[in-house]
Amino acid sequence: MSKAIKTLAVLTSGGDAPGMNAAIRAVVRTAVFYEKRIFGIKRGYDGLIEGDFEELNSKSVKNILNLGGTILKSARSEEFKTEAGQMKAYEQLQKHGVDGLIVIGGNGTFTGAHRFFEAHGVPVIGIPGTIDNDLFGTDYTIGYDTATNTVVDCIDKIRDTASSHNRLFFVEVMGRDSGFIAMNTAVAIGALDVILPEQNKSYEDLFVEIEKGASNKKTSNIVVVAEGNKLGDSFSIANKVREHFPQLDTKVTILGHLQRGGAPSCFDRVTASKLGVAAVEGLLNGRFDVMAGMVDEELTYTFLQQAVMNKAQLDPEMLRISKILAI
Ligand SMILES: Nc1ncnc2c1ncn2[C@@H]1O[C@H](COP(=O)(O)OP(=O)(O)O)[C@@H](O)[C@H]1O
Ligand SMILES: O=P(O)(O)OC[C@H]1O[C@](O)(COP(=O)(O)O)[C@@H](O)[C@@H]1O
Ligand SMILES: [Mg+2]
Repeated sequence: MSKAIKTLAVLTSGGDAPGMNAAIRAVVRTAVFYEKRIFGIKRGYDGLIEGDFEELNSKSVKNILNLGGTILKSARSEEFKTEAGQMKAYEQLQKHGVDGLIVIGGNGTFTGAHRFFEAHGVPVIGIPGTIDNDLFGTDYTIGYDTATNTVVDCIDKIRDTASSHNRLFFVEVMGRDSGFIAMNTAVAIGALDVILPEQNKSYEDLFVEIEKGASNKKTSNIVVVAEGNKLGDSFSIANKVREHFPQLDTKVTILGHLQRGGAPSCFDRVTASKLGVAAVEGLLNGRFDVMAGMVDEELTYTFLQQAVMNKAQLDPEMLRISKILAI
């Protein structure tokens, strides 16, 4: 274990995700366990550039394990994408004597962290925290489990009213470029169909599924729409469907940011705790420029660049299962 690293810092970046606080807690307590100093950096890379640092101890992270959001706050920083911004960030780390950085975030955060490591050689390690689950090198990103449970809970409620009125609902879920939330919740709520960013679905394909649902005399039909899909936003999709099936009573619900809030599930808390410990121990053992992740229940370290570039792939079997069960 490296004695060279004496002072660590942790930040959260990109979209917040339930379980980020559990990861912060694990990072801070593990650092304290190994007798290292630990700073919390506020507002992601913006706070890093501006020197918004606060020294933390084990008591600073009491009673946050169960909280959604992130006590460190998060940001999307345009300045960190520039060389000048990265230089300012490096100078802040030097000023505070930080010799190891832990970033909790998603693919954008890791892209920035890898560039930072290449430009300034700062030992950096990532913890996957995003509801999108779009990183290679971990089966689950922190926040994904809670977000999908929230979506299922919401769609179950929509189903009640949809059935009472014999309606067709398009429910839009998050996932900027990734269909994980949509695909898994579609199976979990028994969707008629799902529209994913990873697919080249046509309106004709969609109309065939809706026709099937209508001819089977179902009392309610729900199509789960991933936000980043190629057909369009859920309102324009619903309008096209109304033109084609004017007899159907068609509604749209966009679940939006409520998917990112709420207390983290047990699974997200446990994953965050494991990965928080693994990130600090990884850094202290000389593992830099990598993300700590869980694959088949095993702790793994994957290079940040690979975690981003290889992108987690949807299981095509899920689409097949969804289709079989929608008859
Ligand atoms: N190419 C890049 N170079 C430097 N920083 C980047 C780059 N891409 C993203 N980032 C930083 O990471 C932040 C978070 O990325 P974003 O995509 O918004 O969220 P997430 O990390 O959750 O995917 C961005 O606001 C930016 O500061
Ligand atoms: O909160 P914002 O800035 O509107 O961003 C919305 C995006 O953030 C997410 O919730 C999470 O994405 P990231 O983890 O990549 O930030 C996406 O699903 C969604 O497209
Ligand atoms: Mg992302």
